Amino acid sequence: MPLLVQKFGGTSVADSNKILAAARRAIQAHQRGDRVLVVVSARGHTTDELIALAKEITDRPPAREMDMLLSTGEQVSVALMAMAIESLGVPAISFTGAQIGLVTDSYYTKARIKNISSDRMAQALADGKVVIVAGFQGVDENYNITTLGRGGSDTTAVALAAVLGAGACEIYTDVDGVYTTDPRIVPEAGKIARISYDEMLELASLGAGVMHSRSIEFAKKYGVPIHVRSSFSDAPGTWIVGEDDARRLGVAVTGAALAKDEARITILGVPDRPGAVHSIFHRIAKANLVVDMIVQNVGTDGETEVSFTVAKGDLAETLVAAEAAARAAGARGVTHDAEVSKVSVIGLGMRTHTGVATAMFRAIADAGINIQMITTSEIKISILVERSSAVAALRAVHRAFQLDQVHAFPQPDFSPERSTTRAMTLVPLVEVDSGGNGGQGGGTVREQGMEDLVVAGVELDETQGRITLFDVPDRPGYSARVFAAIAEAGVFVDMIVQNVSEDGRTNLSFTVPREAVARAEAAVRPIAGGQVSVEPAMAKLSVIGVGMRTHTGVATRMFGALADLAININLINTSEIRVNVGTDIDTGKAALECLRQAFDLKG
Ligand SMILES: Nc1ncnc2c1ncn2[C@@H]1O[C@H](COP(=O)(O)OP(=O)(O)O)[C@@H](O)[C@H]1O
Ligand SMILES: N[C@@H](CC(=O)OP(=O)(O)O)C(=O)O
Repeated sequence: MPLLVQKFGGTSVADSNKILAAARRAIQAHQRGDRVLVVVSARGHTTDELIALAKEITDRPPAREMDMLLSTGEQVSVALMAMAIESLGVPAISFTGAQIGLVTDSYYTKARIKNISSDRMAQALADGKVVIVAGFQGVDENYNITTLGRGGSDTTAVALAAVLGAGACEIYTDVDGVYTTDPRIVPEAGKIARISYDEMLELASLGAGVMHSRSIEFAKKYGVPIHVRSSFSDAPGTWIVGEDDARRLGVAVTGAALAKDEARITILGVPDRPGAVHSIFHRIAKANLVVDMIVQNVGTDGETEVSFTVAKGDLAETLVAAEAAARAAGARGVTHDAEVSKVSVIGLGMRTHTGVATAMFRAIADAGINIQMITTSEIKISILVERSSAVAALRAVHRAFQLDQVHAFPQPDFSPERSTTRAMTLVPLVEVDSGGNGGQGGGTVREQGMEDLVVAGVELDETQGRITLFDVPDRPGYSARVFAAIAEAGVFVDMIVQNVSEDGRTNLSFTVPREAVARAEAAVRPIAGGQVSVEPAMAKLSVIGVGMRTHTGVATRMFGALADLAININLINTSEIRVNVGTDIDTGKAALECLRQAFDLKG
């Protein structure tokens, strides 16, 4: 009998009528012949209210007690949902995270799932019951209650779908799918019919609150098709699936996102030598802070600058770690800006389309907005702007890529039965104890930790060269002009790195195919006011996988391995699915080998 997982978010269980409506949906699926497992979040704004309550008592509630408190929100919902389903004549049973053996590590308020025992759920499903599980919560090995971080019920739902081998995981929410950007901010946003895991991973981590990014990591690892849809209508929603199922020809940009509450930290005057960057991020990672948008540009006079962003709420804690790290690394100092936002565009089509950067920078320039920092990866471009211009920047970009016209590119409906979406082959598929219960999928997942980092590979690219424009003016429109000139010369740009400016001037680096370096140089010379440096060949090393950003240690491990070999890093950019660095061309092969070892990959 097929198994369906349905997750109802806080907005979908806010009051008793909504709970009854959600119950009817579960019953419908049950009556169609599916085994049904429902995951629910706390009602409405309960989690926010519980946080406020704790803050009334103390400014610094102990994290363990915070999780004890927050988990109650979901416990209320599961009980009410079970009552609702029973009242409509269908047997149902509710479980807390502890009761289904959802075991996590002990990082309160941001715990990661280690394993889940499916016996009890499988038995209840086999008995014909609708099973209701509290999202967002688990227990550590000592039975302390933990929570998975805000929005974590999505992760519970997809993890359960993976463990139990569900055909799909439905996420019911207050929008009828994933939109080209947050429809609350840009009402003309359009609904996307299908989106790939990687695109959704980037969108979610870049600010699209509709899905918890860790849930997409799970879905990608285990090949779980996700259907995001409305609790209040039967309209088909958005399928989040593997690349082959999602691909749309002719479209470069799939969506745009805004992360409004960001803070930027810059470490000034970092000695431009092997190991310096590593020592900085090592300290920050030890504090378990999630660092985003790391940008390091080519150094001058033996010094370089490294900038990164963190969630604004983490600024104070990160500054403490960053200042200690800067002192230890012999850097000149630390600056920060708490009033910045990140605007990003994402799309698989960027791998093959030129001119996306140009169009984005042009749109921002035309809106009269200055770009403070730039970082790119294969399928995304992110820029940092001042917070007061952020919404205008997002709208400008959304318009520039005609994302409001998404309905003009219809995609056929998706059916999980015909899907080519599969688990990543490197992930041992969920191993189940044979001593279970008659092939109902019982047993215990025997992986190290279901949410452990997955590094799919390391890559060396020796086909590119690098151009750096030094001392460029930090004003609206400059980068648009540079990349327009390069696009006109027909050159495909890969990495773009622009760090935050000191004294109104900054450096802008980018990489292009080796054979196009001379053409690109000729194109930008007339625009560059200051010095232009050209590296005709460079090595680009990438660590690729799932969970690159949420696992704080990846970049650190990469930088550390290179530092051990005394390989200097010239350029850095990061994304949710990869960390890229540029090094001198003659170090490429040794660097590749040492990264393979550092990440336990075979050659
Ligand atoms: N790209 C996007 N597409 C759809 N919704 C988005 C997007 N980006 C942000 N959102 C926001 O996410 C909200 C749904 O997430 P959330 O409030 O966490 O719901 P739930 O309580 O169901 O988990 C939507 O109301 C929408 O405003
Ligand atoms: N209740 C938790 C977990 C969650 O996922 O909620 P929602 O599904 O409403 O985003 C939170 O508010 O963070």
